[in-house]
This record gives sequence, C-alpha cells and structure tokens, in this order.
Amino acid sequence: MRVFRKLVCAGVCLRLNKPTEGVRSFSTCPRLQAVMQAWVIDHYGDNSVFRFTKNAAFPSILYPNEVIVQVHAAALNPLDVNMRGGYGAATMAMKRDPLNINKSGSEFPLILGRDVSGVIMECGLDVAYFKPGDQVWAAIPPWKQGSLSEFVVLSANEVSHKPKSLSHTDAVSIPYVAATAWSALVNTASLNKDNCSKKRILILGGSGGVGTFAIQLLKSWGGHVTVTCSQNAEGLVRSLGADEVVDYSSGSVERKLSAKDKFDVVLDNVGGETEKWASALLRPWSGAKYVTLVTPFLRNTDRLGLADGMMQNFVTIATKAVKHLRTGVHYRWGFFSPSGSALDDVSEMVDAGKIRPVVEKTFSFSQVPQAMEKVEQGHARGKIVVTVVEAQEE
Ligand SMILES: NC(=O)C1=CN([C@@H]2O[C@H](COP(=O)(O)OP(=O)(O)OC[C@H]3O[C@@H](n4cnc5c(N)ncnc54)[C@H](OP(=O)(O)O)[C@@H]3O)[C@@H](O)[C@H]2O)C=CC1
Repeated sequence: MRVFRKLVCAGVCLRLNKPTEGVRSFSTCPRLQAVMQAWVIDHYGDNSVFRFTKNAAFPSILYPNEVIVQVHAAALNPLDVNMRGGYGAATMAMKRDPLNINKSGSEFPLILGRDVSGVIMECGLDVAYFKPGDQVWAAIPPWKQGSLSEFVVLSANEVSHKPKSLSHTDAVSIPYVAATAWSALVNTASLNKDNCSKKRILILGGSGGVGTFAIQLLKSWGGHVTVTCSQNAEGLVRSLGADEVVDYSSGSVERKLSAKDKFDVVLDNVGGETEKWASALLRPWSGAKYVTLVTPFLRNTDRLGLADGMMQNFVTIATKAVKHLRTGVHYRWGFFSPSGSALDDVSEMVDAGKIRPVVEKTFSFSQVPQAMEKVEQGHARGKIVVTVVEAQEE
C-alpha cells in the first residue's frame, strides 16, 4: 500500500496545480453548507483575541490533489501560542501567496491548530491513495488554516491513515511533533532504523511534545538515549525508554553531561544559552551533529522583512556552521516538515506498539482558550488535545 502511495505521490508531483472541477464526497458530508464552526483570531495578540464563530468559511478543494478532512480532534503546540502573537507572519504570507497576487489579501480570520485527526470527507479528482470515509491524521503546515475548526483542507501528500489502535483523541497528539522530530532526526541528523543502534543521542528538553516522541522513535531504532528534563518528569521519560536522565533543574547540567561519554547527535529543544556549551558534548571529527529546533529563522524575517531576514538567516547559520566545523562537529537548524509518508511509517510503529501517545490534558472544543492558556504556561508533559467531535459520535 505504501509503495502505491509513493508512486501516486510521484504522479501528483508531476502534475500542474490546476483548479479542480469535481470531487468525490463522503455521503454524510454537509458539502452544501457554506460555513462551519471554528475558533478564529482577527488580529494578533494575547489569549483574548480568540473568537468562536459558527460562520467560518467552509474550506474548498482548489487543487485536484487536495482532501477535506472533518476534524474529530486537534492538538496545540508552542507554535500556536507564538503564531497567535504574530510569529512568522511575514514568511507565512509569502508561503500562502508567493507571487503576492492577492495584494489586499489578509490572513484573518486565522485558524490555529497544527494537528488533526479525523475523517476524509471529500477528495480532489487526482487523489487515489485516500477515499471519503478514511480515518486519517496530519500535521498542518503553518501557512494553512488550522484544525481548531470543523473541517480543514490539506494536500493529500500531507495526510496519512491514522493508527487503527488509537482513538482520534490519542492519535492527534502525534503528527506535528512526529513530523518535526522525523525531519530533525532523519532528514537533518541522518539517523534511521538501520544506523541508530550504536549511536548515543542526547535530547535536551525531553519532557515536552517533541522530546517524548523523539525518545520513543530513537529507542525503537535501538539508539542509546540520554534526556535532560526537570526532576518531576524523570518517571515519564524513563517510561518512554530513556536510558539516562539528567535533571537540569538542580546543579550544573553542563557538568553532569560532560562527565558522560560523548554523543553522536544532540537534539536541542531548549535553545538559548544551551548551544554555547552543549555542542562540546559531541564526539569531534566523527560526523557528529548538533541539531537545534530553536532557531531565529522566523523572528528574523518578522523583524527585517523577507529579503533582509533571509540574508540574516544565511549569515547566522553559515557563521555558526563554520565555527562548529572548526571544532569537528556539524551544526544544523531543524524544522518541521509536513510529510504524509513519514506519518505512514509512524502509524505502523504505533500499531506495532513501539510508540504511544503522550497526552497531558484533553479539553473540549468550547475550551480552546483554556487549552491555549495551558500550552502557554509551559512545563509540558506531552501534548494538549482538543476534542472537536465527542468520542461517542466517532
Ligand atoms: N523549528 C521548528 O520547526 C520547530 C521548533 N519547535 C520548538 O522546539 C521546542 C520544543 O517543542 P515542544 O516539545 O513542542 O515544546 P513543549 O513546550 O511541549 O516542551 C518543552 C519542554 O522542555 C522542558 N524544558 C524547558 N526548559 C528546559 C531546559 N533548560 N532543559 C531541559 N528541558 C527544559 C519543558 O519542561 P519544564 O519547563 O518543566 O522543564 C517542556 O517539557 C520549542 O521551543 C518549539 O518552539 C517545535 C516544533 C517545530
């Protein structure tokens, strides 16, 4: 089936994006309805900007490789809190409208929420891998309308069949952090199931969404995983498979980690001052990689505009890469990257019992502002989930 998806996706990529004239629908799809319920923001700001509406625009299929998903559950990430405040606005505008055709176009009303688990309601005519009624999950790129709504439109390449063993509420805790960890560890750090078994990996900030997924992925591939977290998260990260746990909240974490054998890969979910000392924990001149997810990329484009921001990004990453290369290690920025095929692999691992969801708290759809407040408080122990369709209706 997955080989078929890869062939199908290759075919889709070769096609020009032409507006579609037809769709295949799920029989119960309220296709004629023009509006839906959603939590929107009309301007950037604090949590008070959230507005619930029953009149959000119903998404439509514009390209033949798109699908409409009925959202059963959504999940929140630190990115949603940042985007609520305007983070990444310049880059997202460019991604939404690269040629600036829609000059007066505004991103508002904007719908946040980067994780979805739900049911395919409509498929564009080129979609062969999915059919209406399929149970799917996806990580939604930040330049698209999000999942704090009843329906969302996505490219079929971004969507994957959800694990059969999980409810929507549990499944939705995985896609965004999985796609991020996969991109950072597989695409950027070059780890995979065949080369991980002799590798020592350090995860800085292991108790949150990305960390709890990354631990399980690396352990299922046989890696040796060391994690930093607060003392009260030790039980959680050990239960997910962490081999060694270092409490960063008491004593010098740098001293504790320096006493250990050197690492092949560091995944930095913390950022800030950490990278000043943590790259010295890598085994030099061995191809070791420092991958940080906390980058100035979008802040630079927000602050300086696209052209100058991208130039600043290039200068910053090049300077850091050269500086680290002199000490014998590779320095990289890691980024979320939407990938239905990576989620296909993760779905199989979940159904095989190798990866489990880590949900800290579930909120109802009416409690979206409270759910966002919880994410904003930090100290995550897994994910914050929002149930959009109550379980008995699933
Ligand atoms: N570049 C990209 O495309 C992406 C970047 N990110 C970024 O990656 C980071 C991690 O994301 P995510 O896991 O979802 O975030 P979470 O908020 O879910 O988790 C962060 C975790 O780090 C812990 N923590 C905070 N400070 C430290 C520290 N000094 N040492 C060790 N642990 C610490 C927190 O717990 P406690 O405070 O209790 O210790 C918390 O559990 C975020 O900064 C996010 O913005 C995420 C996705 C994509």
